[in-house]
Amino acid sequence: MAAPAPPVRLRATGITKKFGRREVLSNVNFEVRAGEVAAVIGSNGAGKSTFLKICAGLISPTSGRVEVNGSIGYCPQAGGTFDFLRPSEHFVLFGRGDGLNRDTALTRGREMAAMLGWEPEPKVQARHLSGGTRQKLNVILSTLGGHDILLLDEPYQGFDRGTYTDFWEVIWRLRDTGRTIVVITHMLNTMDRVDQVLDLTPTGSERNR
Ligand SMILES: Nc1ncnc2c1ncn2[C@@H]1O[C@H](COP(=O)(O)OP(=O)(O)OP(=O)(O)O)[C@@H](O)[C@H]1O
Repeated sequence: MAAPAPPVRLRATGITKKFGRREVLSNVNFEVRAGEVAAVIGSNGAGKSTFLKICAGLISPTSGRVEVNGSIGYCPQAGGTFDFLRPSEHFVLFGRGDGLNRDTALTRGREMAAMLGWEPEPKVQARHLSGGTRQKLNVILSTLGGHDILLLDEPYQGFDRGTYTDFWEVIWRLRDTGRTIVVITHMLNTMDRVDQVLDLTPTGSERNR
């Protein structure tokens, strides 16, 4: 007898989003289960970030609904870190927000950093990190809480080749532990390893809106 399908963690039904009179998303349907990785693709301006923000509950759709079964970690495309805080201070701040104690937050942050080939220097503030390193910090912060669902908006911007490979290794590991990962990506070479692809490119392809 076939094993029962893992539970649906995130279901978006009939998502439409208008900014003013402009429709950015039109009746998008999407469902992702525990232990699955989904890639969200589409041309610039297709509405990928908008869709992820709707899934994260950060903005409302004009119509449609999102059902979430589990906790969410969200990694924004940009920002998400504080100039004058050190990486360890970020780990504690975000970890505490996720209900971790200080030591656990620091340990998890450092472990995740090591998985991305990074050993944070204790005294360097975020504003002095390189763009790619700052993005590593951004990714780490979204994973600290051990959430069931990770929503990652082009998380690897500025990563060098080695870090990019490490990043996907982390994703596969998380998938193996039953997490659900939704990642916006432009990297087509990873598509054959993900469980599903949601292409938001508008039909009739009005690209680069
Ligand atoms: N708050 C807003 N108000 C008005 N328009 C917005 C708002 N947020 C996004 N848009 C518009 O919605 C469209 C989709 O934006 P979005 O950032 O979701 O696209 P994307 O697919 O993530 O693009 P990219 O690949 O360039 O990151 C864009 O034309 C953008 O200008």
